Formats: sequence, structure tokens, C-alpha cells
Amino acid sequence: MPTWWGKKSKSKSKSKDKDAHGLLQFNFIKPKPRPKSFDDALRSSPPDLPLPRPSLSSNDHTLAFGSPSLSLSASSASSTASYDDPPSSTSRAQGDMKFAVRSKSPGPVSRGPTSPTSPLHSKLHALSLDSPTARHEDGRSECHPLPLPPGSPTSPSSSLSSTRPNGITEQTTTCNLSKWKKGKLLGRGTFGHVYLGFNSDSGHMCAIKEVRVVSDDQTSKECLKQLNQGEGTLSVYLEYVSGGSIHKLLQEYGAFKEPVIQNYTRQIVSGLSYLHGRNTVHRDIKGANILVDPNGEIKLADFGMAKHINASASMLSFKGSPYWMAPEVVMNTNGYSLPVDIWSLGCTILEMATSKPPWSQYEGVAAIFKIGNSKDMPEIPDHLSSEAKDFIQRCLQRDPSARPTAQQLLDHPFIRDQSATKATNVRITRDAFPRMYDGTRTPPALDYSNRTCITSLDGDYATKPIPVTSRAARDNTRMITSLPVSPSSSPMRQYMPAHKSCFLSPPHPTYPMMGQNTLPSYPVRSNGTFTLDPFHETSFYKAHTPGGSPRTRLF
Ligand SMILES: Nc1ncnc2c1ncn2[C@@H]1O[C@H](COP(=O)(O)OP(=O)(O)OP(=O)(O)O)[C@@H](O)[C@H]1O
Repeated sequence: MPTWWGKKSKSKSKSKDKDAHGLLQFNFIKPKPRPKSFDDALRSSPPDLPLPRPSLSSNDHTLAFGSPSLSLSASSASSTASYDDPPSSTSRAQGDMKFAVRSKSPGPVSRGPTSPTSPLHSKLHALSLDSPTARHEDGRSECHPLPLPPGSPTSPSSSLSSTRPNGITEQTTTCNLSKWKKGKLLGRGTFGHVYLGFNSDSGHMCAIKEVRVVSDDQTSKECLKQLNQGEGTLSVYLEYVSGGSIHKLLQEYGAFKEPVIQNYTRQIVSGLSYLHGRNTVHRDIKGANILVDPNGEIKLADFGMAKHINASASMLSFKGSPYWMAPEVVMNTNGYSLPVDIWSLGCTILEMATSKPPWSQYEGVAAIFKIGNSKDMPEIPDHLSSEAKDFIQRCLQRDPSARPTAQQLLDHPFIRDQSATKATNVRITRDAFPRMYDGTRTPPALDYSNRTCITSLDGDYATKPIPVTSRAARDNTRMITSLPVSPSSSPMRQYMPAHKSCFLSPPHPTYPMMGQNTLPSYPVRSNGTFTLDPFHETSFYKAHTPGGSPRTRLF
């Protein structure tokens, strides 16, 4: 095996450790001496290094691996899966990753808005990449043998455990015990709101992501029926990560210092290395989709756009969040693959360093033009170290094949010497975000019905308050950040020849073209006032390929 960057000669044994949270962790094996420089290393042929093998946490909702550990938070993959790239059966079969989605059932009696149906409700259905339709052997079909929401009771009377051949322990609930109440608003995303969930039986918390669902065709209605959905909402129960997202921390604390960036980058890259090692591309890496827990552990979230790709295939669909989107996605001509996450990683590091993504001075579509059509490189702040600058530059290579892989990046000088212990993670996060620990961090839930002003994106997006006319008007004018659309809906479409495999759909209605000056509207509370967060709010996407194609079924 060729040598691989081995300045640090300490070889870690592949060991299993159980951390305080019941997450099993495995360390990387890194024998081998290292070449002199990162470039020497890149020139060596990448070895087929053993990937860290994650294992499921006790609540079965996170995967943790590597050191520092990185978890893949249970996500809305099933509910927001790519419309034109359905999740592959391979990833389902492998069982390496599991995205458990517990959907809300109105049940026989509606519980009202502050008391969502318990995830253990007898009519709940859970979607999983492993076993979306399993039933109990005794014929009880109303319960689902999938992991409980985080913190659910697991007493013998309430659950049955079984260990599958791949080592994943599954829990089967008897579906009648717990009560999850919807609490304060944690945040808003493209498809809905995320609330704190509290289990009054156990005292446990989870995050409840309420996804709005449009079912305007028969297939959609059938889908919803099968999910036992009502009221146009799908509830996804997720592990609650109390630190919130990197995006929120940036809003609250401003740009991160380099040691924090280094520590978080190392963990993100570790997660990408795991995902990419399994040919899975996340496609929406950005601060808002990366959660930080109070122990400084990073969790990748929101796999709604993740996609397993075949060795031979690349993707053509236009997905992602514009400011973090790789040029090849924007141009949408030759397809794209795993390196799109590396580009987005570079953008996310810039976001951490400046609290804004690259090209944030441009409106959404103008930024897309900048990414796709120019040869410009985003500005890299001067105050960063030369290693950090080099790391970012390598991620932001316009030619995807020139970008290092996640596995290679783990040995980049910017992050390779990062102390990889839990103590370091805790210390760095505690020092950087003290209020995460003193109980004052979480701002009060925003009352969107009463907000009085938002700020305009044109010009100085952060400072210009403008009146809000009505919720309807506001909802019609949101900007896109996460955007699953068909290839032919790319805003670049009219400027380039249509790709053969494009669906002929009309331009996406939620994409304001340049000059339209629409108003993105994500007011966030900052120092007691609402300010615009132009990088977050998105239009509620309703796909519209002709004829109500199956891929336009939901959302
Ligand atoms: N599991 C969680 N624990 C704690 N907070 C969460 C959790 N999931 C989401 N949040 C908070 O809610 C916000 C909205 O999350 P959501 O996943 O709906 O959208 P997003 O990822 O921010 O944006 P998009 O949908 O465009 O990708 C996040 O930015 C985060 O602050």
C-alpha cells in the first residue's frame, strides 16, 4: 500500500469505545509514514483505507465514528428524498445508514396543535431505508419495528429488541406509552418548522420537524394515505441537538475563530469521508445542516437530498443551496458526483470564517451566475492561516476532479493534527459558545404571525427594514436555499443548450430571475431586532413537471 500522509506516526488501533452517550466509536487506522507535503500525498495513488465503521447509538438515530466522532443525525431523507433521484435500493439494502422517520398520524382523535401525535401512536408508520414496511410476526401491523424517537422509553414492556445480522439493534415498540408534546420553535427550514419535542412520560426531548405536504394529485394522496397523514403535515422525529446548527451559532456569536473552524472541519470531513466511502453524496452541506451538540460533536443533518450513486453514474439534477452549490451543479451539463460536497465544504468553511457564504453580496440567481459562469474565486479572509487558505482553495477548485477527496483532506495540514479527543471538542465549543451551557442560549420562539418587519436583500441585506404586507405575500417571495428541481429548471437553463435527459418543465416559479428584486424573508432575532437571514429561507417547493410525474408527488 502506498504511503499516505504520515507526519504523525502514531498509529491508532481500530478500537471500539463507547462514549458517555452510548455511541460506539471506532478510531481510524493510520499506519504508514507520510509524504513531505500535501501535494506529494495527492500525487500518490489514494489507498483503499479502511473506513471508520460507525455503529448506531443506543437510540438508534445517530451514527458515530472516527475520533473526533461525527454523527449522522436521523433525517428527513425519506420525506424529502430527491424527486428525480429516488434513494437507491443499494443503500437501503446495506443497512449502513438508517434514517428513521416517524410520521404523524392524526389518529382517531386529533390532539391539537400543541400535542402532536406521539411517535408511538398505534397508527404510526415509520419510514426507513432498511425496512419501510415491516410488520410484527404476530400480525400486529399497526406498530413498526423501527427505532424509537430519541429518548423513547425502552423498558421490556414497551419494546422488543432484536439484533440484525449487521449488528444494528432494532427496537419494536408496543406503541402506546409515550406522549410527545410540541414545544418551542427551534428553527425553520425549506419544508417546514422544527420544534422541540418533550416526552412527558420519560422527560426526554427530541426535535420534531414538521414538513408541509402538498398532495394535489392522486399519487400524492395515496402516499399520504399510506403514511397515515393528515392536515397536510408530516412530522419527523429527530434526535434533539441542543447546540443548534452552525448557521444559528454564526447568527448568535458571529464568525468562528480558527481553532473552532479547524475542529468542526475535521469532524465534517470525517463524516464526508464516511459517506463518500459509501458512494453517498449529501448534496446540501452548509452551516444550517450541520448541528453541534454541547459536547462539541458535529452532526450532519438533513439528508433530504442525499443520494447514493452508482460507480458509473453521475447526477444531473439541480439540487442544493445556491450559495454553497458547486459550479458543475449550476452548469448542469456533464453531471456531478461526490466532489460537490467538497466544494460545499469549502463554502461552509468560508461561512464559518465570515458568517456568510461566498458570494453573499449577490442575490441568489446572480450568485448562481457567479458560481457557474465566472472564473472568480470567492474571497478568502486574510486573517486565516496559510493552511486554512490552502485547504479552502483546494476545496473550491472549479474542476471537480482537481478537488481532493474527503479521505485525502483528512490528512491536510489544516486538520490532520487536530487533537481528536472528546475533551478537545468540549473545550473548544465551550470556550467559543459559552451560552450554550448556561441556559440562556436558546432565543424565545419567534412568533411569525406578529412580526412586523423584514429586511431587503437588495443592497445591504442585513440592515434595511421593510414592512411586511401579509403572510401570503411573504410566502410567495421567499428565496430558495435548498432547491430540488428538475435539471431543466436550472436558472442557467436558458443560457445553455438543454441536456438530453432534461425534463421539459417550465422555469421554476420560485426562482426570481435577475432584476425581479423579490424579497427573501427570514427574519431572525438578533440583539432584539429582526434581521434578514438571506441564506436560509427558501420557498416551499412544489415540483411541477408536466403531467404530475411520480417525482413530483410530494412537496
Ligand atoms: N435535530 C435538531 N436539533 C436541534 N435543532 C434542529 C434540529 N434539526 C433542525 N434544527 C434547527 O432547525 C433549523 C431548521 O432545520 P431544517 O432541517 O428544517 O432546515 P435547514 O436545514 O436549516 O434548511 P433547509 O431545509 O433549507 O436545508 C436548523 O437550522 C436548526 O437550527
